[in-house]
Amino acid sequence: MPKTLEGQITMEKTPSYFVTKEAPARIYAMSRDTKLIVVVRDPVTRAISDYTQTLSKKPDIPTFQSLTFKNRTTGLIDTSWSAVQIGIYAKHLDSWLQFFPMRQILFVSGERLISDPAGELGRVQDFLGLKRIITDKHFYFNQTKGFPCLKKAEGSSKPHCLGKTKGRTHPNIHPEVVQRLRDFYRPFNMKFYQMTGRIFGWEE
Ligand SMILES: Nc1ncnc2c1ncn2[C@@H]1O[C@H](COP(=O)(O)OS(=O)(=O)O)[C@@H](OP(=O)(O)O)[C@H]1O
Repeated sequence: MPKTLEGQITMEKTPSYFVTKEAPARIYAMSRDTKLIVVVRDPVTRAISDYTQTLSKKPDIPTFQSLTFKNRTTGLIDTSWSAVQIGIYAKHLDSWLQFFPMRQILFVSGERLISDPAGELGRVQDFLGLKRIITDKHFYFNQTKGFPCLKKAEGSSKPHCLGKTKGRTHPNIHPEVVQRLRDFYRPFNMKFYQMTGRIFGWEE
């Protein structure tokens, strides 16, 4: 990481850090003051989104259902499948809390990032000790894309939406499979709400 000068913030984004066992110790060794920001969404939708992304690159992979279960008859979930494993947020957070206090970690709601991007970014700016520069007036909802977009891209007068790889249509998953996953995640989600002090509302 480059050295940060007075008045600067150095940022780096790597989604896999949150679920990488060695990452907390390594980051702590580099700089124990590091602030950590993690975007989390309903782990069931996250798993389907993860699968959709893989499917777009490898169309021949097995169905979502066959990857989810170790045993379809007993309904035993395959927790070694990364799409399932990553959504056990409470477990991953435990590893980070061995090194960093909760006050240095911010969890951003992926759902609110879509329904209220300015509100969620308000929390990010506060967490980073920044003035709330980014507000509602920077976003508009793009009906075609189905997501909020920036009114102006940086250095341009044109609006900017995220690319085609964000917001892919998810395949239909059998409601029973979804329900089984919901049941699987419920206790982990409850633990995660307790740990973070925020109810993300994934059970509704
Ligand atoms: N503004 C806006 N525009 C488009 N997409 C948005 C936006 N805000 C959040 N999202 C959600 O971002 C999801 C993809 O992000 P990822 O973190 O999975 O991307 S990646 O892993 O870094 O490729 C993507 O998930 P999918 O819908 O499953 O594709 C979106 O739901």
